[in-house]
Amino acid sequence: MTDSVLIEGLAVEAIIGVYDWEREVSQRLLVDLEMAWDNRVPAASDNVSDALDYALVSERVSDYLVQARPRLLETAAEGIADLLQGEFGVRWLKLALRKPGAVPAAATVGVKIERGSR
Ligand SMILES: Nc1nc2c(c(=O)[nH]1)N=C([C@H](O)[C@@H](O)CO)CN2
Repeated sequence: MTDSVLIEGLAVEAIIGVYDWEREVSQRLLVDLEMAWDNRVPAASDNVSDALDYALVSERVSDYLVQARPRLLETAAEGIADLLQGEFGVRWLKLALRKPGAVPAAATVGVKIERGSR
């Protein structure tokens, strides 16, 4: 099964970072997600309750990032993967988490993970 649901460029303002000053201000994070899902089921029913609802997932991921206040991008990425697998039943996902303001000389920096199996 190779179907997916996508979320690209989800922008979240959250407290994240290892330095003292980063614990005081919100910084922009960008989330890209590819999540395995059998899209034939919602296609047949035309019912969003059979779909992996990208609006609900976007809201949950944003809330998580705001509340978790992690130091590392790696910690945040792992937390998002856990909640997608545990709460939404996503079997496989690929996630990129970017922090575009972190290194001024770089266009962006970030981490990428892949969890689960299709
Ligand atoms: N691999 C990582 N390296 C760094 C991270 C991170 O989350 N993962 N974080 C920082 C600082 O918080 C940085 O963003 C401040 O500019 C440094 N390296």
